[in-house]
Amino acid sequence: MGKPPNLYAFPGNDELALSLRAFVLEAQNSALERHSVFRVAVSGGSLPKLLAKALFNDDGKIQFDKWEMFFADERAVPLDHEDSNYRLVKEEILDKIPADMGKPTVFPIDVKYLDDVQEMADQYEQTLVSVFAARDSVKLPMFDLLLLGCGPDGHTCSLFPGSPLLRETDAWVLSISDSPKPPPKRITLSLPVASHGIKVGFVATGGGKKDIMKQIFDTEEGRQLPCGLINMFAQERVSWFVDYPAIEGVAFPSRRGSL
Ligand SMILES: O=C1O[C@H](COP(=O)(O)O)[C@@H](O)[C@H](O)[C@H]1O
Repeated sequence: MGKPPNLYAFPGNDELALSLRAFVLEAQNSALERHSVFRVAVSGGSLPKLLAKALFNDDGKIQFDKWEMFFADERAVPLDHEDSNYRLVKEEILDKIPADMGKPTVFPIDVKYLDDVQEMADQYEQTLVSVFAARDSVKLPMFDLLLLGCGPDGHTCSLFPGSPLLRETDAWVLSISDSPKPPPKRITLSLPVASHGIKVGFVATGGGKKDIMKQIFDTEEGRQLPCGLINMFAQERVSWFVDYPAIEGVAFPSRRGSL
């Protein structure tokens, strides 16, 4: 039995962003020592805005030119569509990177496959294969960092509670055509890939998350939800960054303050 996930709680977004920054920097620096590149998968939803708050600071420590950015999940829509996770990340982060911070290499979905979401997932998996190594020599791609959100139903990436996709053990990237949350067509990293990162960071803020946080951390059913399963598989490699309203009433022992 490994150690439980880390849970860091803060009074507000300013404090949370500072701690998230320390976490990302630590992941970046250890990745750069290991292999001169920082491979990070990001989510959409509420994450990009908070991540932007964490990243932009003029101390020169974020080395965007060494970053390879992937999407933990993506909606099958054009890249400039209001539902696109790429668009969100572009508007919140990529477009705001000052010229002297360098530019990440970004891996969006191939919009050629908008009408065939399974093909889109297969192509995105091929992208991971070409970056991480041949599919048959690497059982699972290992991101240096996965930055994930937690929906009010406990979903993460586009892995929804009760979905048969949660049973996938082989594919790295999966398609979904009937997402309970619109838009219906999406691709997502599989549970084994999302749990396999060197570090996994969840960000959840606001009182709208407190019921699901309580379930995930304090109940057996919650541990079977997608976020709970990542906690179970990745254990102490997981760190949650939450604000006090999101964690109100959660009994799981939380560490307050910075990393
Ligand atoms: O649909 C999605 O939702 C999750 C959670 O979003 P949040 O706004 O509750 O943080 C997000 O992580 C995922 O990337 C997105 O496609």
